[in-house]
Amino acid sequence: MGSFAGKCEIVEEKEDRQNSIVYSARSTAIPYSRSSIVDDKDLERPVLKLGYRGSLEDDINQLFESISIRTSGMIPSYQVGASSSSRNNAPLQRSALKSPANAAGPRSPSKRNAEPANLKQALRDLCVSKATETAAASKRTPKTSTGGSVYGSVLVEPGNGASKEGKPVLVELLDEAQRGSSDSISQQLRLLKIHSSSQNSQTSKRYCDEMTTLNKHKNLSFDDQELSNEKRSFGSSSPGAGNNKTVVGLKSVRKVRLLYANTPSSTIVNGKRVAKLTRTIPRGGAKPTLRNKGSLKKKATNVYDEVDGFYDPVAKELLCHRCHYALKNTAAKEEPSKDSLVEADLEVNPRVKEGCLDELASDFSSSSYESSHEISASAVTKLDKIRSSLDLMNSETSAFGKKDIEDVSEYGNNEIMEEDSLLDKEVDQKDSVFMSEQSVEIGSFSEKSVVMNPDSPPKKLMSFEGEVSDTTVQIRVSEIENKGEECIGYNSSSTSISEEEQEQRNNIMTRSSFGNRPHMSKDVRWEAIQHIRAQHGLNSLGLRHFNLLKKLGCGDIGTVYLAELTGTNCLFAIKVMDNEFLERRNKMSRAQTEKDILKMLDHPFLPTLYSHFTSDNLSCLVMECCPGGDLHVLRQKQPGRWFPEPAARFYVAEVLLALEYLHMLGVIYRDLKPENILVRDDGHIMVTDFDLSLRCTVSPTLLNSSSPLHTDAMRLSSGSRNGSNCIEPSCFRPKLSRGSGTKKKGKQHRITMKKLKKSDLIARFKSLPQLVAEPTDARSNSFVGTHEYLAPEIIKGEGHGAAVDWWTFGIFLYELLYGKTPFKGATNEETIANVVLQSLKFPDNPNVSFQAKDLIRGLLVKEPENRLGTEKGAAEIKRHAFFEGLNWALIRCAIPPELPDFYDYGVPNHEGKSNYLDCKAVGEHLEFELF
Ligand SMILES: Nc1ncnc2c1ncn2[C@@H]1O[C@H](COP(=O)(O)OP(=O)(O)OP(=O)(O)O)[C@@H](O)[C@H]1O
Repeated sequence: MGSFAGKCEIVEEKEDRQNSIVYSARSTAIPYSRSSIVDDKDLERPVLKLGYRGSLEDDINQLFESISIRTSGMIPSYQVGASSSSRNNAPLQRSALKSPANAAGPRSPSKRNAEPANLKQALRDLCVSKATETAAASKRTPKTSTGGSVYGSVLVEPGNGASKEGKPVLVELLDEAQRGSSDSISQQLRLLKIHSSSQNSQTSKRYCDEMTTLNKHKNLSFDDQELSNEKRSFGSSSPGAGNNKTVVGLKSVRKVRLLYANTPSSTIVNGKRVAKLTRTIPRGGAKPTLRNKGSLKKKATNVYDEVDGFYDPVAKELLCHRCHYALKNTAAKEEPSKDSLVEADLEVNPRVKEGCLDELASDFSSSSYESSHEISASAVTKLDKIRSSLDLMNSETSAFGKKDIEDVSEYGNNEIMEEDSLLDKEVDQKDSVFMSEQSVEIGSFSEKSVVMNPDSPPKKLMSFEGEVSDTTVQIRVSEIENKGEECIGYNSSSTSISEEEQEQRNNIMTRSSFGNRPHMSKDVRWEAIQHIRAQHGLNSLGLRHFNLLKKLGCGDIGTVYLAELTGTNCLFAIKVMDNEFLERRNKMSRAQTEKDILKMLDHPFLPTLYSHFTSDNLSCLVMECCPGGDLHVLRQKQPGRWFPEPAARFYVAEVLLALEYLHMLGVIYRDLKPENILVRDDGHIMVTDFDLSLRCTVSPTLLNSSSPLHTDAMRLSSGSRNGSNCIEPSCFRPKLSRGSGTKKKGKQHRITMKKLKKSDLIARFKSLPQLVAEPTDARSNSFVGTHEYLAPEIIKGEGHGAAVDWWTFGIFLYELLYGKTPFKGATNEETIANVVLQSLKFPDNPNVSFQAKDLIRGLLVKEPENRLGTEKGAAEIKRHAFFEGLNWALIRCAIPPELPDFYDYGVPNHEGKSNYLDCKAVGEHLEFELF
């Protein structure tokens, strides 16, 4: 990561190995520097065993399929599922009783068995709460003045029993944001009607003409609003800026001439390497703004209900329509022994034990149960959480297809495929649409929404596995180029693509669109890029489609620009790397590592890679942009140059979640420092810079305790299965008594416990099995990191593993709290010596809590085997008293300590003056300075 003054990286490069450590420009720029050290051994020979196999999902599946059980007495989820197959025949028991075996039933669309899917989801939910994903997604979606936008337009050829077979129907996919635009809605309804009654290719032509007119009209106001909407400015103290100067001044002339359109990539002009870019889209001209359509009313019914009904008509009757928690009529049916059921449930869902029960334990400790012998309402809520989690997990595992349907329901279906599929598979897919109920209104986007043909009978969406049946119609859409210029959008070609391609697209659709990044489905940046691809071809996206607004920073392997996708108001950070330069400096593998890791990531505190392309020997990574600078800069702005403890806790907590996620993916980060923690516009953080990371295998393990309290704890939690965490007052919550399990009117939110000791409870919850997905076996001998952050084992060359990240995490927390790192010496050598030899000391000022110091002490243990986090990873650290009371699942919805200043996106101002990066037009080319 590029750094601000004083923040430097040291890189031991392959080409310079004979000279021992070679310091990068940043390290030499400053007398005393904090630098990343890289011995490229890892980068040179891939350490990856598990490997990146095309998708995050594959990796996660791999992780879970390789789970080992360390202790006896623990029944793996799949065994539970198998052993409880007898229960599978009880369809009414939609709850914890549903075993994974049920999931692998005939309805499962996946060829994979359902058990890994269950575990995978458990892992995913471990760090990312499903409930908060939606909230975060909407938070992260840029608020444009346009409101909604087009997700895709498709020309549909209904088949498979459709009454109007052969009639093409053009369908425009819209989002909901423009609900208020009644004119637009009616206009589009009219348009759609026209198309559905048309029978020839003139339909799409006519439609497109009309839509173009409509959009032209709409774009007028859109642009006006856009201007007023974009008045924020990037922090003047952008770390990139300072860093750039340093790097440029000291690195061996890294001014790169970027050339587009068959010109050589690097040209030296006046000793500077500059980029030359041929633009196909005129800058400053009329913006081919994304079409924005009015959104339409959301349908009340949702897929979940249907599925629920499919499983259990009784449960459906009792379904809470707010939380979708299906309540069982327990009185009406015979239940197996509560204890055994709960045991099975908990075995299936270690997350419940791990997360919720811990919280419950702490709730107990703070409640007044000792006097009243009653569990507090908040504890009941936790129990409800467990219960809902169990239900969720079981419903997910019992019906893979159902999970997908829920995803679609939650995040919106009928949307254009997400970008990651393109990244992973190198296959560009324009759009995929699930056709569903005919009766729903157009544009009810988060439901089954697309009207295919008004004359055709209602369609019911039942599965996502790509089957075409009486009840499911799945539309494949191919690119416009295949069909001439009749339509500006997409047209259907379900019959024009090969079976193989279709299968591939099926896979992409089910895995990627709804599996990998469902929460990103409404990100206007995704659709903006899709739109460009639709207009210019699948693999057409290149630098020429972006207006470079500002250089954000310059690092060891590339330069990062703030860029606007031309014709939209979508901003990105584009990292531009000159392959020639990287090859010459043996840094290609670092760039590749970074790209590979970025492609895998899907986490709120990690960057999203929207696209990547190589053009004229330039590798470009299109990422989301963080306008708030980095934590190093932010810390410098604090009084005393240290963060108050609550702020530090917030930042380190988010970083911890990011590290946890990385470790679960088999990525050891190795370069944690404030400079690499960027601040998003919403004040939350984003961990960046993965070129020094180590990829490795990870073996998720389920740790169990054979505590005798285990059964009691499970009995306690059994009550949770019959309620929900719904806040809807009408949502039925039975009151559970420990002894009888009966419910009593008027006491729905309380669980009575008799003489239960606090210590017993805590012991019980601690005894619950725990999922550990820490790459404990990873080993590397590289000399990688930043001096002040180097772990002792790296310095000693003893070989290191994931524990180095927990060491750096300790240094990081120390620095945020004290404004300096604990082992810093006058020189880098001294610093390194201090790391190994000096004991940890805490300054008297500022005053830091005992809990914070205790956590730092645990993390900064010099022997990695005794270090906090080494054995169980982030789970261990998250339980530390320093984080007590922190709601991990909702932290990304929490209010951050501070918001970045308003920033200037660099769009043209009202006078028509451009704020674009200064580029020189030379004939057809644009030249700009790369380094
Ligand atoms: N997504 C982003 N949003 C805003 N600024 C960014 C973003 N990514 C990078 N930057 C800025 O660009 C600078 C260089 O980026 P980065 O550190 O990724 O480059 P690098 O070549 O990998 O550096 P390093 O030498 O540390 O590996 C950073 O200091 C940061 O200020």
